Amino acid sequence: MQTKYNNMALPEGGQPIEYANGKYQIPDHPIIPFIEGDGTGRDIWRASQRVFDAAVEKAYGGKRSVKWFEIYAGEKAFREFKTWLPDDSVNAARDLRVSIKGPLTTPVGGGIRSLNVALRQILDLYSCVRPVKYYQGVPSPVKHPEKLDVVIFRENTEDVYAGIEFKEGTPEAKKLISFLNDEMLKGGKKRVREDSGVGIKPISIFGTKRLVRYAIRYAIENNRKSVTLVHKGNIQKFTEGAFREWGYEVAVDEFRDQVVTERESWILGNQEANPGLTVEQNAALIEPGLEFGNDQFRQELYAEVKGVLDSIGASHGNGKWKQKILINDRIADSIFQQVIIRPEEYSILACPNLNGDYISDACAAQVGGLGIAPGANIGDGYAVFEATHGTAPKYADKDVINPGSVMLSGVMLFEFLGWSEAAKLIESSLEKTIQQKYVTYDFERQMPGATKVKTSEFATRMIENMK
Ligand SMILES: NC(=O)C1=CN([C@@H]2O[C@H](COP(=O)(O)OP(=O)(O)OC[C@H]3O[C@@H](n4cnc5c(N)ncnc54)[C@H](OP(=O)(O)O)[C@@H]3O)[C@@H](O)[C@H]2O)C=CC1
Ligand SMILES: O=C(O)CCC(=O)C(=O)O
Ligand SMILES: [Mg+2]
Repeated sequence: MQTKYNNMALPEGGQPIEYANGKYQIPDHPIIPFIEGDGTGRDIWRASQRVFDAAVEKAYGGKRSVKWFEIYAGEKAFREFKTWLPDDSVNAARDLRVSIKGPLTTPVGGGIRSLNVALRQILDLYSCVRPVKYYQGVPSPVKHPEKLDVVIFRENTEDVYAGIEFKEGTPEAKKLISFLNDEMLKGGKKRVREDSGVGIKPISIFGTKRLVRYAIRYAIENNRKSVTLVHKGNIQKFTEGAFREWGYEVAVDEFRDQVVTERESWILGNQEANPGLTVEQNAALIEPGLEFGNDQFRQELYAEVKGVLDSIGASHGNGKWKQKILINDRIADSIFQQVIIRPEEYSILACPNLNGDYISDACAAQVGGLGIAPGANIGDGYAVFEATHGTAPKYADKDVINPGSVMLSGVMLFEFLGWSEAAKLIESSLEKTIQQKYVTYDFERQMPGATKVKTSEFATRMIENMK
């Protein structure tokens, strides 16, 4: 542990969070690094920090406190240190284990690669956890926003975010395209156009399994009813399709007693509805069109049905499967409409990186928007909490943006520390403030009769509402 990071001494009276044998040890006065963030991050952080401190003070009366420690990244780091992500900021996030950050700008097209992604990859924060639920009083574009209560687990280190991309026209892109055309695709009909930019999309067994494992563990610990693997495996068979396959593998190999797959549930359900059903009849029910398949396909299906009945008929049959966590999968385009029209059927969504990025903004919209969309990036021994949204630059330094997402990311942080009293205070005062129709512009424009307030005023009212 260093005594100074970026030339700044650690705050007095604070202690580092330790991690040993898979467990965090949380002191009463932990040092928690924060990155203010670019753009609207500045307004949001200022407001959120006041609310966090007020909640901790109210909950613990000085027995506990957070010793905040600023670390620099993004534009502020570049101004101060001429580098976008100083090594010392990463060192502090690593040494102090649990931090919170505002959004950081990533230019589109050229320029620096995402600092947000870099931090996740350097600290191996493999699971991006984004809960989406409805808070009473929040305006929403759908009729029943309260029916959506999902937690998105997004793989956070690979997929197209690996950053392995080659710009069109560069020697690297030309070399890769020649390799593909002249060797890998030689003799076939497929070719990559010479004037292409090329990106690589790695999805590994290791990365997939640890993410899905994390999501299933969460489902078990939090009494969730299902885990849905969200993929585009019909088109990208060996990346997204493999994510689906490895997701099921980890579920049945490591959580056999606690889970049932959707296909298993059909087989067991068919058998229970009609105990006289033959294996062949059951197979025909789970695979419409089976009669048109070839013999090998039919035999595989029969083996699947028999395998399920033989292996888990006793442990999961007689309706017991209904008490298990359902593991199913949905193709990514389909899930976007499913969460709108059948939100109550989904609980945990486990996604490769890009699908998780897209679906988290979309789900957030359903319960009120990006102003109320928290998140956390979690690895083994490290965590960085951050909102789902970005820097919303057009509102920077105007003191108007909704600080709700970072505040709710703080709720996640305090729950993570085991400081649930502080977490509850923040969550309930946020909900109360919204119900008083005292809201920032994003909610006010959808809420007749609401008072439009500044970011800072919203925070002040929240603190008053804690009293
Ligand atoms: N983790 C991170 O740090 C992330 C960083 N980014 C980066 O942020 C930059 C800007 O990205 P952009 O695509 O504009 O996406 P943003 O999420 O920053 O903003 C898009 C729109 O969402 C709404 N919004 C976002 N945050 C809030 C909030 N707190 N309260 C109310 N409304 C909000 C605003 O809508 P409206 O205009 O309707 O008011 C805003 O214009 C990019 O450089 C991007 O790479 C993006 C996502 C995550
Ligand atoms: O890193 C970025 O700029 C964007 C990241 C993003 O959209 C996300 O994490 O949801
Ligand atoms: Mg995003």
